[in-house]
Amino acid sequence: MAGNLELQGRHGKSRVRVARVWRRPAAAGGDVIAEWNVAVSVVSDCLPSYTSSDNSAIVATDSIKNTVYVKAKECTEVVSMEEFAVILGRHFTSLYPQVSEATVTIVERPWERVAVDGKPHSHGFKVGVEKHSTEVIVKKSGSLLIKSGIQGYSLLKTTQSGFEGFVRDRYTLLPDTRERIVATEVTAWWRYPFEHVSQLPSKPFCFTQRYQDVKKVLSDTFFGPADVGVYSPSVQNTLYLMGKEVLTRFPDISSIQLRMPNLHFLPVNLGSKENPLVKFADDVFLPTDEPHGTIEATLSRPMSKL
Ligand SMILES: O=c1[nH]c(=O)c2[nH]c(=O)[nH]c2[nH]1
Repeated sequence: MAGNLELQGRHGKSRVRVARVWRRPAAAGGDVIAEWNVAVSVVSDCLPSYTSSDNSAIVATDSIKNTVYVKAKECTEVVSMEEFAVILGRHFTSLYPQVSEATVTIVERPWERVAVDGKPHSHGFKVGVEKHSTEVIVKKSGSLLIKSGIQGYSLLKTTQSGFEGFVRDRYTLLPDTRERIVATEVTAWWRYPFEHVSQLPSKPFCFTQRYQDVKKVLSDTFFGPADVGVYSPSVQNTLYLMGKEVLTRFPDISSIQLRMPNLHFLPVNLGSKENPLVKFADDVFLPTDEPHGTIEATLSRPMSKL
């Protein structure tokens, strides 16, 4: 309490950019690089700094920033973003008595190893598109919440999509169709069931591998088999099947939130009856994301048994 007012504050540092290289001989797969954009925010008992000029309990945001680099240096073995976020969260909540909770958010710049003449390069990378992120909340008690996600995952099918049987009233112009392009930019966040630092898997479970697995399941479900695909009756149904498949395949994921905007490809018809300049035959489209449909859902297991 500050006087008769409730005060809840938090502070930290955002956009802390760090790149960590782990050196390995070419025979062992070559160098590994991670480039991370880190945000740390702590809940800290430093009330007097808000209500008076007493800063004695503040862990300076500059020190928080420095700590990111110190911890990156100390990670002599390759770590995943999720593990690094836990390391940071545990650090702040255990070193400082006044810090009760830390939230660490990391977005990765997707550097991907290049191949030259079909051979993975030992130290060459190019930047990919979709981004892996994580948000970790650590409390002083060791209680934990770990989420990972993907952003900017753009997927499109030229066919095997339709939309029909929806509400038809005086506001409806959209015709039923069983033939359209469906395109989206998936944002997904999934939650791991580890609720205490003591439950964290020691080694072989690898968050980075799980990210790749989830990404593959999302796109395989979206597209269907390579030759024939799979029919999508709506973005809603495809979203549901994608989330369900992730939860079915990975017992160590307890819930998944999916956001899949419907990025429209509008049929192009130009001209008039007398002068049909361009008549649409499932071939020429006007792509637009303004406006776009917004479709999102969260799927979870009632209770995860792990
Ligand atoms: O897959 C779709 N879901 C909708 O809810 C919707 N609404 C719309 O106009 N087109 C579509 N497509």
